[in-house]
Order: sequence, then structure tokens, then C-alpha cells
Amino acid sequence: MASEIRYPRVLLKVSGEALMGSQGFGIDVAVADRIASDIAEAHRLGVQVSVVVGGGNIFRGVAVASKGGDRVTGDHMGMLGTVINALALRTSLIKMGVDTIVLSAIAMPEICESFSQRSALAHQAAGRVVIFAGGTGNPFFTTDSAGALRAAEMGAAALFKGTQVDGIYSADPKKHPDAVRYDTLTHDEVLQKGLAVMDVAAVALSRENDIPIVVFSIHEKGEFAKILSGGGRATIVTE
Ligand SMILES: Nc1ncnc2c1ncn2[C@@H]1O[C@H](COP(=O)(O)OP(=O)(O)O)[C@@H](O)[C@H]1O
Ligand SMILES: O=c1ccn([C@@H]2O[C@H](COP(=O)(O)OP(=O)(O)O)[C@@H](O)[C@H]2O)c(=O)[nH]1
Repeated sequence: MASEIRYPRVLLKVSGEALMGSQGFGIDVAVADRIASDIAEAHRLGVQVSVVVGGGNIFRGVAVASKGGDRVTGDHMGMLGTVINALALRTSLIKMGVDTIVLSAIAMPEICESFSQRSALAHQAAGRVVIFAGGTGNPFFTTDSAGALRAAEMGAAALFKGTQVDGIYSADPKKHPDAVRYDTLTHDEVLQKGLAVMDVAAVALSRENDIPIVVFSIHEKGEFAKILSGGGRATIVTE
């Protein structure tokens, strides 16, 4: 029921690293199918879902730079990784009967359509799930920033970050098991406390556009729909 839905239009950022499952690299198709089933469930609830997919399971530009390589080339490789992930996620969604389109920030017309806000909104209005590939199309950015950017362009009511942990903690819970979890925070608190679950540019852009950020575990089946319906486990960042 549309009236029970907390956020009628959302942008979901899917962690690239989540897609590799227990493998050390690449895409575990079973995991891609599972994440797609959560997106399909939200879509069936009547929520307009668009997706930015990460690329950390394939390549990160900083890894090249840290070994003395060229950061910009590394970031180009990272952005191409996000296109591979977007195609995998589209395959999973289409298998489930969800009409899905991939729009890339970097033109590659033989493979997918290029991004424009106009076409993205038109595809969304036609009932499709839109997957944004290629991040922002610029080096030195992240797919979290791409998520915040596309959320603003699509008029999303919230930016969902589906990640490896179930919310925002006082410190990285993977390194500090005693870290305390927050149910709610403001954008300013995330920035002032230096909570590194998302990069500063993404949080600042969301703050500027008054877009709440919802951080939840992408590994919990059904959690996305639960949160959309007003329940579930997440940290919600609002003003
Ligand atoms: N304060 C914090 N609260 C929660 N997670 C944090 C925090 N600081 C760092 N992290 C780490 O940030 C990770 C998510 O960011 P990122 O590496 O960009 O992953 P993703 O692949 O989901 O984009 C989490 O898996 C977590 O280990
Ligand atoms: O706008 C962008 C988005 C991503 N990237 C590159 O693509 C990689 C993969 O994206 P990200 O690290 O955000 O993926 P995730 O952490 O979600 O797996 C990054 O490390 C960057 O090298 C980039 O250059 N510009």
C-alpha cells in the first residue's frame, strides 16, 4: 500500500564489495541475485527505486595510486568496474521479471545508454528500475558521491546505503567491536564526528539537498523493504 511506504522514491547505493560475497574478487551471481530480489521486492511495493552500484569488488583507483601508479587511470578502471557490476545486477533483475535499464556516466553506446537526468526520469516514470553505472564519470570521486548526486537529480526522498554493516557506529565496527551504534544522527554530526561510513562529499551533498541517508546491511534479506515500510534496522541521518 502506497500510504504505508515511508519513502516513495529512493536511490539505493549497492556496495561493490558486497557483490563478491565470500570470494576475494569479482561477482558472486548468487549474491547479485539476492540483492536483486530485495530491489524487486521494493519495486513490487510500488517504491520507485534507482540504484548506484559500487566497484570495490573489481577495482579501486586509490589502490593503483598507493603503488605509485596513475590515480586518474586507476579511477577510470574503477568506474569501468562499476559498469560490469551494473550489467550483472541488471541481468539478475531482468531474470526476476523487473524491467531494468542501465545508464552510464561514461558513453559506451554498444553496451548501455548514456546517463542524462531527462532519460533517467523518463525510464523511472515508465516503471523501470534505473541502474546508474560509471559513478559520477569523474576521477577522484566515489560511488557514494555518485549516490548522493543521483539521489538529488532523481528527486529521491532518501539515499539508502546498503553496506557491510547494519548502521553507523561511533567508530568502524570492524576494527572496534565495542563501538556504539546510532539509530539516528544529523548530517552535521556525521561530519563533525568524522564517522567514515560514507565519504564527506556524499554527506555534504545530501545535507545541502536535505536528503536523509539510511545506512543498513545489504546482507540482510528483506531489510530494504522492511525499512521502506517503516521498520527494519538502520541508522537514519536527517537534519
Ligand atoms: N563510523 C562507522 N560506522 C559504520 N561503518 C564504518 C564507520 N567507519 C568506517 N566504517 C566502515 O565503512 C564501511 C562502508 O564504507 P565503504 O568502504 O565505502 O563500503 P561500501 O563498499 O559499502 O561502499 C563499512 O563496512 C565499515 O566497515
Ligand atoms: O565517481 C566515481 C566513482 C567511482 N570511481 C572509481 O571507481 C572505484 C569503485 O567505486 P567505489 O570505491 O565507490 O565502490 P564501492 O566502495 O562501493 O565498492 C573507486 O575506487 C574509484 O576508483 C571514480 O573514479 N569516480
